[in-house]
Amino acid sequence: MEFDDAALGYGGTPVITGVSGAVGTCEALALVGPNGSGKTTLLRALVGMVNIVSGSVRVVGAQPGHAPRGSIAYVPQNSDLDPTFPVTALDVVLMGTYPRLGLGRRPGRTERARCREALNAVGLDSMTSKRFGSLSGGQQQRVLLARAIASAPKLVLLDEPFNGLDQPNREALLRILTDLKEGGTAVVVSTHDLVLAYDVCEQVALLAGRQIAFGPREQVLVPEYIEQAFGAVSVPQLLTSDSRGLQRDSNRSPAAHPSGTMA
Ligand SMILES: Nc1ncnc2c1ncn2[C@@H]1O[C@H](COP(=O)(O)OP(=O)(O)OP(=O)(O)O)[C@@H](O)[C@H]1O
Repeated sequence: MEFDDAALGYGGTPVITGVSGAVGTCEALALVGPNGSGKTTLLRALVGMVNIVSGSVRVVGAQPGHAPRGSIAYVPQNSDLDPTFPVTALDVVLMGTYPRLGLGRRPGRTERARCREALNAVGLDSMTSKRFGSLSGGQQQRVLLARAIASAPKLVLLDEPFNGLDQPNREALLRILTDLKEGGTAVVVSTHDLVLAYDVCEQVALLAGRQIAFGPREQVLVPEYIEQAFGAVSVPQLLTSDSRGLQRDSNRSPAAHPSGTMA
């Protein structure tokens, strides 16, 4: 995945500018920034849902919207499914296999087994036959994540996946993301949570309607850039929310370019 001075927007006017950076396979990228900073817009750009006003974006070796079928799985912030729709959790996960099967082919025994494995991976094997609409918000998002895993993508995009999750579910999701990376899948996660971003993602793009910095986490998640994105008042609070990597690395001098060019 590569961005070269990309400006992204919904019409001709960009809502985020100056995005430059690259992410390899088996790596995770965190999109971090305050409300309205452009995190969801950048995710949508990767699946061809918003305009690339200038610059360029390449994803899975193609222009956004032209990647091979089934190679990218997008897990939106809110379910894109009508909760009154009478489908089970397994039915929803099976939908993840349709793009690779192609038109007119129905999932068979192999696909059903893969989907059950995916539900197992997100800890919902006991919910297979439950109606999707009857599940909690957090459970619904895990079903959507299982749908993404079942599609065996090269890239998974997750919009605020940690929102509203309790501690056990956060830990389960962290494990799933690590497994995805180890299995060769690149991951992009949007989040407000700097500590989670640091824990899960090797690369970070810090956004505030423009790119503040894009590069290795220890070079991007430093006070200077965090302050530019979130404002001065926020920095001490954000940095003291955890004393692990962020605290330690925040004392190092920043090396990532604000322009976002990776070393
Ligand atoms: N469909 C749309 N049409 C026009 N402008 C939009 C649309 N969706 C979002 N925007 C604008 O784009 C900007 C970035 O929004 P975006 O949803 O990408 O931010 P975000 O960082 O994901 O925010 P949040 O953390 O609140 O989810 C905002 O100014 C928003 O108003």
